[in-house]
Amino acid sequence: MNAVRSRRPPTGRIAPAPEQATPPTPGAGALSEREALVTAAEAALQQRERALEQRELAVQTREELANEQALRRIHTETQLREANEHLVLASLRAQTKTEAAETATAQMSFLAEHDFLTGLPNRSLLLDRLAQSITLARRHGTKIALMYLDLDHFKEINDSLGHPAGDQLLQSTAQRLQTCVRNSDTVSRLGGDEFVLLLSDIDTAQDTILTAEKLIASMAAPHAIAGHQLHVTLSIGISLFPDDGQDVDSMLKNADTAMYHAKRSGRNRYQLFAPTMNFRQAERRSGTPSEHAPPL
Ligand SMILES: Nc1nc2c(ncn2[C@@H]2O[C@H](COP(=O)(O)OP(=O)(O)OP(=O)(O)O)[C@@H](O)[C@H]2O)c(=O)[nH]1
Repeated sequence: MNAVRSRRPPTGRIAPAPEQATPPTPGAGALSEREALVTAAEAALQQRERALEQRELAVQTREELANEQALRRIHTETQLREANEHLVLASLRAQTKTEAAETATAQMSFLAEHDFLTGLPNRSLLLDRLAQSITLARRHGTKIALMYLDLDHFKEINDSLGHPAGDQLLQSTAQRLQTCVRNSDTVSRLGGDEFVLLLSDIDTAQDTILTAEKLIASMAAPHAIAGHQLHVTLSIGISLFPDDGQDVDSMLKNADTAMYHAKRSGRNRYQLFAPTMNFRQAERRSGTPSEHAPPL
């Protein structure tokens, strides 16, 4: 007998059961279907979550954009407001500068035409007005008068009380002279103690005489200056247009000549110009008496 190797396990030992693939159970199809359903549900859930995330991202982006735009708008508004404030400030500064320049120009033109001590029109403005008055008087056939005034012995006031007291007396005199004429007339100061009055549109020489008397009378009351009661008088020379002069120079020269004669005749008086006085004027300039001069 052939020895046959038995495949049986040795006696007394139980052989383990060979491994086998698990046989399909009866509910396996349904399970995989459920798993598929779960997977699909999970996928849908994930998709929804992704969509949600995207929506949130979109909302967030929109909000950020809106915030950014709002910030940009605020920034732009702030810039506009600041620019506007700068403009307002700049225009205020420009306006202030323009006003200051206008004031300075007005002051300069006032100073150019007025006497700094009394504020009266100066020689330049007087000559201007005299030229205009002559033109008008020539056109309308009217008369004008020029009165040349000089304080008597004014130098003594300066010498005894000082220049500042003399200045105050000149200012006080200027005020009094202005009260004696109409607003349309001109009271000017040529310099020193010399004043010239321009009376426009007078009817007769008599009008001028009345004004001259008024001027002399206005100086009768003393001037209270530096603790003193100062008495000062005036000498006045008068020339008329068209009788005594036809232009600015001859009017002024003849009024000055008449004033010189008022001084020579004793001061504190007025003198109408007369053609014979020109001999005396020549004498005054040369310092020697004229042989042809008629008696004063
Ligand atoms: N206080 C003062 N004095 C001035 C000014 N300008 C000129 N004077 C002085 O005025 C004086 C003028 O004197 P005059 O007119 O020559 O002589 P007066 O003493 O008035 O004598 P008569 O004119 O001959 O009566 C001079 O002493 C000048 O120095 C001024 O602005 N202020």
